[in-house]
Amino acid sequence: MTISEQAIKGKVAIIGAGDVGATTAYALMMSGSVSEIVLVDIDHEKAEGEAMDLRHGASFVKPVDIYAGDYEDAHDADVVIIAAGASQKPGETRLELLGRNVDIFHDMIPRITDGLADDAVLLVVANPVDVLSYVTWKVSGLPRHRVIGTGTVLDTARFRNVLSENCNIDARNVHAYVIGEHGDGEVLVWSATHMAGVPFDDYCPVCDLDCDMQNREVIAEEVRGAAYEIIDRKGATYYAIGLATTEIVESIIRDENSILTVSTLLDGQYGLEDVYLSLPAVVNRGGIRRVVDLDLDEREREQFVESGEMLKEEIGKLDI
Ligand SMILES: NC(=O)C1=CN([C@@H]2O[C@H](COP(=O)(O)OP(=O)(O)OC[C@H]3O[C@@H](n4cnc5c(N)ncnc54)[C@H](O)[C@@H]3O)[C@@H](O)[C@H]2O)C=CC1
Ligand SMILES: CC(=O)C(=O)O
Repeated sequence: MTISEQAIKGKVAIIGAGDVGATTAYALMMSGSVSEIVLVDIDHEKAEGEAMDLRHGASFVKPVDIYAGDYEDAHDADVVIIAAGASQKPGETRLELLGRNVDIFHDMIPRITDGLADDAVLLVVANPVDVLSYVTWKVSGLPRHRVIGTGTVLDTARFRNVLSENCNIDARNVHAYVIGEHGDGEVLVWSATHMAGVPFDDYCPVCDLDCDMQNREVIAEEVRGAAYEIIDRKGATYYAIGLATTEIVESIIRDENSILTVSTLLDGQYGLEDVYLSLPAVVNRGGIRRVVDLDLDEREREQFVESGEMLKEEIGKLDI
């Protein structure tokens, strides 16, 4: 294979060039894993400004073409990231954004999908991400495996970070998942948490640290409340979600078959269907390859089902 044949090929369209969209573009540009990024925003000048700023870093990264465009420029993308819409004000929940963002999605999704490549994957980031992923799937008419939400990939990273700091273990050796709703009902799966293969319940009693965070609820609150704490201080979250989104995009474009806690349409898991929620899933060039079943304990299962039923109720109120 020649060097030019080996060159990275992969086009990503980012709809919404605000804090999350622009930061994701930056993370993707730094990753060197895509060859083309188009930024689309209702505020075209903002998209142009972000694209110019990013392009000026061209000499520091692997070749990548970055520009501001329109919905038509998203049609030949491999992945379309949807980060457009209202974001939370301090104290506001993700679900409180629903009314405003559903209207935006009704207008935006057909513009993205009319003429979209057959194998493109839609990746929803805007909140509330689980319900908006469902809306995207419904309005687009695309197969379920090609419509994904970033779900709890960010919360899983936060959980691993908090555990890593608490236990003084490299986050790469902390294996832990957050599943369910990306929101107040998210579920930390303690029963599947382990340190390099040692179940957390066995690791904790023999740990060499004098731990002042034995209470799992304290850790859970830190993870669950992370976005509120950041938004109170700086108005928005964008660095970690930019990296989480990049991780998912890479798994799609590079056909990695990575297992990520993305939001996906359930079809009977834990008795739930017709709702988007996060579970570990194998992600590759086709989108979702399969969902991996976790052996949840009774409390985790109850929490998961409860948040799924609550989201189904929210979906039921929508005119889609
Ligand atoms: N899933 C997750 O883990 C996370 C999700 N978010 C969500 O991402 C979304 C974006 O957040 P930010 O970037 O901070 O907001 P932002 O306000 O900085 O950017 C939103 C952008 O969307 C654009 N926009 C609005 N309507 C549009 C339309 N019809 N077509 C194209 N562009 C449109 C706006 O002009 C703006 O540039 C929010 O819903 C936020 O809650 C944020 C962080 C993490
Ligand atoms: C804003 C948001 O959803 C987060 O940072 O988790």
